[in-house]
Amino acid sequence: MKQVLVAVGIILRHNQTFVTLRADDKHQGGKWEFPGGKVENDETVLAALRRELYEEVGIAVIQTQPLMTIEHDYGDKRVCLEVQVVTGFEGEPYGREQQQGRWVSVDLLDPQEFPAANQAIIEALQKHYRRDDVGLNP
Ligand SMILES: Nc1nc2c([nH]c(=O)n2[C@H]2C[C@H](O)[C@@H](COP(=O)(O)OP(=O)(O)OP(=O)(O)O)O2)c(=O)[nH]1
Ligand SMILES: [Mg+2]
Repeated sequence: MKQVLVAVGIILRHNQTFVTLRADDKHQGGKWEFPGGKVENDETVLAALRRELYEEVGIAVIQTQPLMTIEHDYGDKRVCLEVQVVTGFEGEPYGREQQQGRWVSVDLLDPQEFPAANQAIIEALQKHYRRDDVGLNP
């Protein structure tokens, strides 16, 4: 089975990240996700990330840092997620494709609400971007 390359953006502001709900009729539908999508043939991962984050949540990506690469086999589909933390952006994210979206504290991300491949992402975020580490709140 062919592997699909996917650019995934962790939109980070203080200790929160913006997540969106995948439509029921899509692969892994009904799960929450970090915005992103397939890298097209003539595209770099960062170009795909910029394009997808504008299309899906209406922001302009200004600054990113790579977090990790995850390969996962869902049985019906194999994916390679190239995960970037979006540390700088312009605009306020919203569900530009009419999907639900919300800011959630990194500490409160529930792996059960996300596709299985996201477990490692959530673990890494909870290790590195906890509320206490960013020193924002008493
Ligand atoms: N965007 C995103 N995709 C994820 C995550 N976790 C995960 O397993 N995936 C999988 C689900 C899909 O099989 C694939 C991403 O495809 P996608 O449906 O977002 O692709 P796309 O935006 O180009 O959408 P489409 O044109 O196919 O509708 O990666 C995640 O956190 N974010
Ligand atoms: Mg997508």
